[in-house]
Amino acid sequence: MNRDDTTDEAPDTEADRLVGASADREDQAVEAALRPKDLDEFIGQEKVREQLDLVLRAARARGATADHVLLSGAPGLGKTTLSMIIAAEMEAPIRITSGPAIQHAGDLASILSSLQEGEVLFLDEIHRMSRPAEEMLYMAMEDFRVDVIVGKGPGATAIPLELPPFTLVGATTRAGLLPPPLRDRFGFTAHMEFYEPAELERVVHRSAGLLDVEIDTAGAAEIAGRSRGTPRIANRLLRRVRDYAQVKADGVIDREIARAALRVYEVDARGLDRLDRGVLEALLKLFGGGPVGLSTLAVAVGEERETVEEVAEPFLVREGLLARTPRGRVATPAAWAHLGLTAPERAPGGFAGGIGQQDLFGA
Ligand SMILES: Nc1ncnc2c1ncn2[C@@H]1O[C@H](COP(=O)(O)OP(=O)(O)OP(=O)(O)O)[C@@H](O)[C@H]1O
Repeated sequence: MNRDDTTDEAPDTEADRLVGASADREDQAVEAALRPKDLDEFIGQEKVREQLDLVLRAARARGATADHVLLSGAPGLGKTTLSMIIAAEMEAPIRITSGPAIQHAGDLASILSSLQEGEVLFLDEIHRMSRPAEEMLYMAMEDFRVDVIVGKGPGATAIPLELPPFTLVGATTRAGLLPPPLRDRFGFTAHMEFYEPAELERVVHRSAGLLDVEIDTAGAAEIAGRSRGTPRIANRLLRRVRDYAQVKADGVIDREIARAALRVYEVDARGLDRLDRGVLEALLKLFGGGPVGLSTLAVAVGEERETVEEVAEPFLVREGLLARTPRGRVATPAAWAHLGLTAPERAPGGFAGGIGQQDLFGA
């Protein structure tokens, strides 16, 4: 790979990437059609499904509103989908909002006061709510009541407002950032894990069926293996491979078509894209595998520090290809193997004696 290309064209943000986990505009447009509608259709996350099923069944049997639910996990793992399933299973309407949209306690008060009995309120990115709104939420969750402040200064008065019972479904990518009083008010907390390749294969098959795309088992496995444990990425790669299959072949996706398509889109056999590989290549070829400081590494790849640290590194660390150490970034033996290079024999910091580039795209 030509590093200059990486410098000029590599995406700057997670949202620009084909393998980014956040939803882009196209995802938002098509995801509604691909969302599982009930717990039976929801693939994987067996423990979460089993536990949630019990919580919801018990609430239904009691004729009560379900307990508040906190869903934590990385973007694209199905938190919004699960919140919709909770509403569907409870035969309740759902209102969707997010922490950043609620900056004032008044914003929250107006949403809460317009909820119907039993309604599900989905609050995405709940860790990004303002502090006054958060404090109002404590009382609403526990007592189904809020104090609406009328007036300003010494003349301000608090008017208590009763709320109908509702179910709050909070979603966060960072459960650790939630203040304990908020976390404690959820009756059920579920942590969503990255999906296994076999589960993503089922996601790909299911979505292909809904999109009316013909795909065989090997083609689905190929896409699943490059989807970074994330259904949203699996669905996005499926759409890109479908495009390729339509234009270059007869529309049917098999292993060869999936590989050829993902080679065009530069997503390799482990789900790394150009940015990821640029970082790894610089680390291995220029710095002998490290340790090297983040700033130096970023300059070498021609990216901002933040892009390397926040966009590329999390997946490389998760995959066991790169380690962050107090002395700097270090490549693991798996990184050398992945790029088909041989680690230098001498002490770290020397130049790598690289031999032959392996075919990362699995031709
Ligand atoms: N278990 C699953 N089975 C099948 N499809 C799934 C599953 N989980 C997620 N998906 C699909 O992945 C896409 C993304 O899911 P969803 O929007 O629920 O993720 P999210 O965790 O809420 O993401 P974000 O944190 O960005 O809001 C949806 O189109 C959905 O169809």
